[in-house]
Amino acid sequence: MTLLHTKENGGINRPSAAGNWSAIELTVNANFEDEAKQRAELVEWLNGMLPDLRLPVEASEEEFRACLIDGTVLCSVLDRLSPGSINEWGEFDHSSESHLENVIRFLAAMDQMGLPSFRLLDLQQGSMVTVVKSLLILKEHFNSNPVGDNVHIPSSMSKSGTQPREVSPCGQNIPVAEEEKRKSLHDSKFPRVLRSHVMSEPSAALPLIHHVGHKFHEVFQLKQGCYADLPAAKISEMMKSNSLDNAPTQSLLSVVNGILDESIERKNGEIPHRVACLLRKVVQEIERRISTQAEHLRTQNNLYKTREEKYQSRIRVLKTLATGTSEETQVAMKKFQNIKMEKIAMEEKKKLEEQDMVRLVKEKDYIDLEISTLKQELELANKKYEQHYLQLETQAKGTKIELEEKLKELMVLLEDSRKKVEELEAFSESKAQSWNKKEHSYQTFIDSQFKSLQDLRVTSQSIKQVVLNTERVYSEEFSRLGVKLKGLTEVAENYHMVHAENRKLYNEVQDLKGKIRVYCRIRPFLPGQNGKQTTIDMIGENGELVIVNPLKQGKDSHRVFKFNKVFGPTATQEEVFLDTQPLIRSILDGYNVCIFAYGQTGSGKTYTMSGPDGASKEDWGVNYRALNDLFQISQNRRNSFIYEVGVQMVEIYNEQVRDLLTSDGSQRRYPSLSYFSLFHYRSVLSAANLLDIIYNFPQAELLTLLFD
Ligand SMILES: Nc1ncnc2c1ncn2[C@@H]1O[C@H](COP(=O)(O)OP(=O)(O)OP(=O)(O)O)[C@@H](O)[C@H]1O
Repeated sequence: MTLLHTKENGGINRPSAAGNWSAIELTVNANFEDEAKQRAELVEWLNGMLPDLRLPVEASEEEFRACLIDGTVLCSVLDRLSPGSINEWGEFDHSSESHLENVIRFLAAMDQMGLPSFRLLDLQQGSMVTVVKSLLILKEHFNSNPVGDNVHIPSSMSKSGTQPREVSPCGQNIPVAEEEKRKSLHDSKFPRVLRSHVMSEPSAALPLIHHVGHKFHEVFQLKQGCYADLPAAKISEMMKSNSLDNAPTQSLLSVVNGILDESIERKNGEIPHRVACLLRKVVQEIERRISTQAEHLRTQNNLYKTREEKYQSRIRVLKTLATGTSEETQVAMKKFQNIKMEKIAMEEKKKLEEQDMVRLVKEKDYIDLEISTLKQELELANKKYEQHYLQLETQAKGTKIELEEKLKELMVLLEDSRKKVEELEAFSESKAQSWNKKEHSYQTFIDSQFKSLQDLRVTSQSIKQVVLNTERVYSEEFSRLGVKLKGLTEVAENYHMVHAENRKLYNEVQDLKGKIRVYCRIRPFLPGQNGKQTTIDMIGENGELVIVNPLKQGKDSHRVFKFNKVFGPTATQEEVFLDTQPLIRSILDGYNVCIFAYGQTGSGKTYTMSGPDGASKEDWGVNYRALNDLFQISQNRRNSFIYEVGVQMVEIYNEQVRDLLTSDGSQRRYPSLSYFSLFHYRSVLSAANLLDIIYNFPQAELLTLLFD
């Protein structure tokens, strides 16, 4: 129970083969709950043992591990405590193998002494608690047994060439001659057993020593010759307990020697059965420990072999290197030459770099100058920036205030908007309901429309059939019409031929009527004129006109004139135009026509040719009517002919020809036309004796048509 408790508190993993360590360990656990305190105590002890160590008392776990990991400190301490207990340890080199061997030797020595050790792994990377506890046990062991003779130091395990030492209570080594030691061991077999630590006075640090190992202690306390007198029950109880396992090897050997010496002294050599059993048990325990030791030695041997192989491989490598030295020398010479060349190149490069350096220094000076200038500019800019920054800051504050006010306004607006949104949501909800109703009604409507559409499709099919029939009928009709149109085209062609012939005949009739026609129109009296003083005696049916001259007598009082036709005062504008219309239409057949009125002032020329001012359609004169007639005809014939109509209206007054259609009002003259016109007029006038009429009949006006 006690051991188990110890393990649970981070105790030692390996069961102890010693007889007293577990009790010490419990004491340690009881006295030092804090690991750091335990470590500090241990460091103080180690520093005392090894003054050169100088490990700080507050050393951390890792510092403590680093101090112990090469095994030198451990072996040194144990060697001082128990000189010769470590087998051939030392600081041969700093290889990890050497360090490992030191630690293994230390652990083997601990086993040999029957003290609890630790695992190698604990020291390398595990918890240092186990290591600390093991070392504390070692410390307590030697503190409680200041004389180092309680540990058996086999001669085979002693350091070669080193005298075994005894450890004084104060830890000082006391050299002892080997011979004296051996003698001492031989002379005091039982006394040595009796002087062992378990036989010494129980100390305050070992309160449980009698509790755990009292059975075996009683055996140690036996005087020579008393083994045979041990009661069987006591021996049986002792063998059942673990006190034998915990006893130091030296004590076990002492027991064996005691029993064997007692059997020799008894002369008959007989050993009681119970004592023989005890002897066998003790021997078995010794054998087990020897076997453990042998295992350690095997491990050590393997390490030696590994190291030897490593050295062999290093030797081989060195040999290989030695053979390749000459070749390497040549290569090295070549490399040396190359390096020389490189050195020359480097020197040249260095010169160039120096030149560059000079140039760069100059550039640097220039750049420094520029930098100083830029710094000044930068300072100025900084000042400006600070001013600008202050302005901006002021503006920003103002803007911030404005923004805050706007934010408030926006918050108010947002609130309003929210309300509106809520209202709109309610509105949209109602709208959605109404839309749903409408949708339903529309759906109903669409269904009905769909049915109607289907009916319409049926109707459409029937209509299509009808249309197809109609198309067929129409195509037949069109073919018939085409035949008729062909006939009509032929008729039209015949019509054009007839029409052309008709026109030809018409113009021939006009020719027969005369190319120059002279009409006489007599205007009515104007308001204010005396109608009784007329000079018109008679107007004949065939253009005769008889004029009375009251100033003359007899035959000369009457003169007869002959015209193509004479229009009386009652003749309308239309009647006058109808006589001129056929000639005017000849224009459209390519003939030239000239209409002019001749008469003295106020005789009615303008009235006849144009009509009165603001005339209605009935009062239009010849000009308007002629143009109207021509435009109507050209309109009627627009599909067959395109006419260009030109109009010229001139006035001849005092032998001067004036353009009546000019827009500038200057009444442009035509001097060249004047002569030509006059020529014609004269011939006309001579033919009709118009001059006489003009002078004798101021109210008569002659309308002359020239036709060629
Ligand atoms: N047949 C007619 N019926 C009624 N009034 C007429 C007729 N002929 C002319 N008159 C009237 O006689 C007047 C003179 O006519 P108009 O001005 O046509 O003469 P004119 O020969 O053109 O004169 P002028 O050479 O001076 O221009 C006008 O008031 C006109 O209305």
